[in-house]
Amino acid sequence: MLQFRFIKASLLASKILTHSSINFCRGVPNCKGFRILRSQMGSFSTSSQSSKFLFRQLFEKDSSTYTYLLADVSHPEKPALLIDPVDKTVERDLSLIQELGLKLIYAMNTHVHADHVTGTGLIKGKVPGVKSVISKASGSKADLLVEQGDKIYFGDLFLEVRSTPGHTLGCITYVTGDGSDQPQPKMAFTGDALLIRGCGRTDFQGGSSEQLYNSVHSQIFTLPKDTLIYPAHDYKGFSVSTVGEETLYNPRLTKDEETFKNIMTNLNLSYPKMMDIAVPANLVCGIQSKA
Ligand SMILES: N[C@@H](CCC(=O)N[C@@H](CSS)C(=O)NCC(=O)O)C(=O)O
Repeated sequence: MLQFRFIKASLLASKILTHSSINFCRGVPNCKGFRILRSQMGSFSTSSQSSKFLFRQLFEKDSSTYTYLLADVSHPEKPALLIDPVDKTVERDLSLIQELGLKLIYAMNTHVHADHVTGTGLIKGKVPGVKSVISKASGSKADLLVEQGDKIYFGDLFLEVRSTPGHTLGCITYVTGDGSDQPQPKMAFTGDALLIRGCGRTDFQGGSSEQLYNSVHSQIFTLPKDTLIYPAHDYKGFSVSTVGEETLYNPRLTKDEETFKNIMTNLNLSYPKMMDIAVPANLVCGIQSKA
């Protein structure tokens, strides 16, 4: 299997030479093959993150959802990705991408959202070549189904996939890469696994408070304390936190596991209004005919 994955990665790497577009690796430690190819192309850059990394946090007010735009602007093609785009704000996001001269290559989801329809399918219909990304464990259709440890490259920057189930079975967190040429401090796009001073509910879509507790403690709270936390939602007006802050002040996840489970059992939240529409649509990345 590993060998198959390596071959797949190598085929993609050879595409980079002709299109200098995307690279996605799985099971290839540090993706060294890609790095060598990029050096041969003369596009590898060691410039500091401030001059090469573009980041925007975007908001959709009806569902209080954050969408994130990331790009490597020192790369000749300015490859970009969106995390958790919302159908209602696709036009805004694509206009911004066009204004900034970026090339969108991935439309990614942290999980199958229950409260809004992802913009992924619409984006694929409007921007040829964009690949949809979600976890394999989500059971969704997408171009790339990712798992723990996968690295998703955009130019010379990359995101690493961490499996953080509990809010849903297939939740993942995307973490910026290791290395001095990657954004510092690190950034973690936690979806609904970890919210600022909160966390995702665990009462549907295969949710489990036990699993969520373990996911956050093993996959997010183990990141460096200054890692920036960027969640998929905020209902109180917060925009960013850090691992250090959440390990000290998160009112749910600082508790012991039994207390946490008790809190989650007694949240008494009503089901998201859009749930019956959103979940089936999001299982095919937002549009039935364009996964
Ligand atoms: N009222 C909203 C849904 C609010 C909600 O349930 N949010 C979810 C994330 S979206 S599935 C959640 O996990 N909230 C945790 C919390 O503590 O609030 C609607 O009707 O859409």
